[in-house]
Amino acid sequence: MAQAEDKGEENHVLLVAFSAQGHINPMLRLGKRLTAKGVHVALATTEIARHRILKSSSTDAKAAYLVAGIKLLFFSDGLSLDYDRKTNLDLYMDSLGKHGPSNLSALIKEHYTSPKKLLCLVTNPFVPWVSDVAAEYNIPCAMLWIQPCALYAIYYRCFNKLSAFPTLTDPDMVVELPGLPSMEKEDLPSFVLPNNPFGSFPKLFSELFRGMEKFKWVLGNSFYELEKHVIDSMCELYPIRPIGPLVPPTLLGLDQELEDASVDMWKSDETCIEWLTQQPPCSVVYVSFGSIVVLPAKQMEAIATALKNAKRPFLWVVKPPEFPTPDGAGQLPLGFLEETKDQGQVVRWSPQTRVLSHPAVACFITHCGWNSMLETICSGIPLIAYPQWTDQPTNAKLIVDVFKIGVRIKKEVDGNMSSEVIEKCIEEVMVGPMAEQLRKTAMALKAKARIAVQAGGSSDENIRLFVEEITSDSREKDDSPKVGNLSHEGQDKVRDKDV
Ligand SMILES: O=c1ccn([C@@H]2O[C@H](COP(=O)(O)OP(=O)(O)O)[C@@H](O)[C@H]2O)c(=O)[nH]1
Ligand SMILES: O=C(O)c1ccc(O[C@@H]2O[C@H](CO)[C@@H](O)[C@H](O)[C@H]2O)cc1
Repeated sequence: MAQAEDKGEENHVLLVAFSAQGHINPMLRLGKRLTAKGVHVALATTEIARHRILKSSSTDAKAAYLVAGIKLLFFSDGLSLDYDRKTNLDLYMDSLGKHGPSNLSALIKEHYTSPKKLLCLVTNPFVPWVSDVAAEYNIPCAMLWIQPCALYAIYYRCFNKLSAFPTLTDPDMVVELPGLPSMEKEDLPSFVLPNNPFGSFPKLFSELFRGMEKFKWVLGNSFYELEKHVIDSMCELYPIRPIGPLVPPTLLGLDQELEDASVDMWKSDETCIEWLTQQPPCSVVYVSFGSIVVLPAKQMEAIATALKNAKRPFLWVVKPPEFPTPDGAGQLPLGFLEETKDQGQVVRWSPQTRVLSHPAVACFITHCGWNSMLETICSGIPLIAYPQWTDQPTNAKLIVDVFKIGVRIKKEVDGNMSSEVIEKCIEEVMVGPMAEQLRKTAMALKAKARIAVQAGGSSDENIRLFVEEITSDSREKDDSPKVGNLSHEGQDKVRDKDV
């Protein structure tokens, strides 16, 4: 019997996630770390996720309801399953915000005899209204921030008007924030720029960051040693406790944990692993733009030309657009597959974490989604950044100027990338004067990530603290936000273990 259904058990936590693979999986991995500390966990998300999980034939029906002991529960976002959510993102977010709260509330009533048995609800940033449902049942609420802590700090300061950000009259201003390098407009998250086309996100984030007192804890999918300056900069405002990286245990050297807690929304093509095994060590350029980005035809052509001219083995994930358009967006140039059949492989969806940790892979051309970045950091390889929207421009800035593990493809004046620049970036990270240092820095970060999640590491300690607090004081009605990142002495102890 699944834990959340065993209505007699105490110490339940309900995680609530937006229905994207890169949002659900870090939540599930947090869930697994909580279960390891004796808490019963279930995860609720919207019906579209169940539909996608079941459609991915790599997942059997059972796995759509139970993952590593975590029961999955589903509620409606108010839209039909075949609705094009990606093209109508604002309408989708509005519908979710309108229907989500009552549907989630009904789900809680149905699955928990006494909702007060829930110690805590944990939400993530695209479904911040979960805190209102928690308040309805008088249950404390936590947020798992699933992007870098840097983004948390930027949004907090932006939406609380604590710092100046670009406006229509001053679109090019440089932003200076504590704990972060100076940021130009191409380094900022697209949602804070005056030309951002998705109105629903500034609205959502503005409400979220101006009402942070609804969250008693803010946990971050990052680790202290990766983002210490910006994490420290938030201590006096609204602290974030890093508990990550929430990636598969195999990437963290946690060999005792055999089972990953994750779902697949697309079936991965395993043949690329066999192909990788035939390639020389540290030779392959891996290219992927994640689950949602669809590149215009011109940019697809630029990548194709660069890969051909680089004359290095490549593995390129070209995910067919869910709703194809006649302009060729997201599609390979004609003849490319034939021309490169002896040089590279193209797959529709890869087993990415196995790819990144494969010894044949040398570097990753990425859209800079945070899950992809954490997986790369934990694999110790350098990145080539080509960010598109949301957190990705800032993630690219972090890669180059803070973590120092990669280079960024500079856009041309028309906003596109040229094949020559991509090719130059590939050479830079493979053999250029910076290549060795980039690899060394990447390997050092990988080692730090592993230490953070091991018993007694900074992230493990933060999880321990969180569990201690939700289990001991949820009944004490102490509503103050929990300011303890791991205490500074604690952080120092962990820092002493730095590699
Ligand atoms: O071919 C692929 C491409 C991506 N992913 C996974 O999809 C997630 C993408 O999340 P991310 O935050 O990087 O980007 P998003 O897709 O949300 O933009 C990551 O965990 C990747 O490992 C995968 O398994 N196979
Ligand atoms: O399916 C959607 O509509 C969808 C999927 C993913 C989205 O955001 C991604 O989230 C990652 C974690 O926050 C982030 O790092 C990545 O850059 C985003 O693409 C949004 C909508």
